Amino acid sequence: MTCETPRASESGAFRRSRARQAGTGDIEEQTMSATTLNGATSESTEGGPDPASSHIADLRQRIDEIDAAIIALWKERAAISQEVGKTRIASGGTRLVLSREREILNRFRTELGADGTQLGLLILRAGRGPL
Ligand SMILES: C=C(O[C@@H]1C=C(C(=O)O)C=C[C@H]1O)C(=O)O
Repeated sequence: MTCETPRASESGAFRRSRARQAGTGDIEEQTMSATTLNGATSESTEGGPDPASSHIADLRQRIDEIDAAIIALWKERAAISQEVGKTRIASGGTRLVLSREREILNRFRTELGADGTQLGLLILRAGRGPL
């Protein structure tokens, strides 16, 4: 007998199912299924880690690496941006250059859409520090 592994998209600590009750219309109920902490199914019959669980663990490791890189780059960018601002002010310039900020926001919007604009605004704000 083959043991089918649920797709990652189907596994989760909570599975949603819809039930219809006479006279009350649709109600939504959540049922808890047997899952591990990472939301995949529990161990296979051989006792080793479930293939979905180990795939999710691998993917999460990469997510953690990416998050660490984003955080490091965020901090580095903010520090550089503040240094540019201080250098410009020291030479009689302005702290901000809105035309340059507009260029940056356009790039984020072109690549990522409306969320890109929001992300770009947050990134620019991080570099400003207290105004
Ligand atoms: C860093 C600069 O100074 C400010 C900060 C910017 C940024 O964080 O990207 C962009 C424009 C300026 O408002 C710059 O002029 O390049």
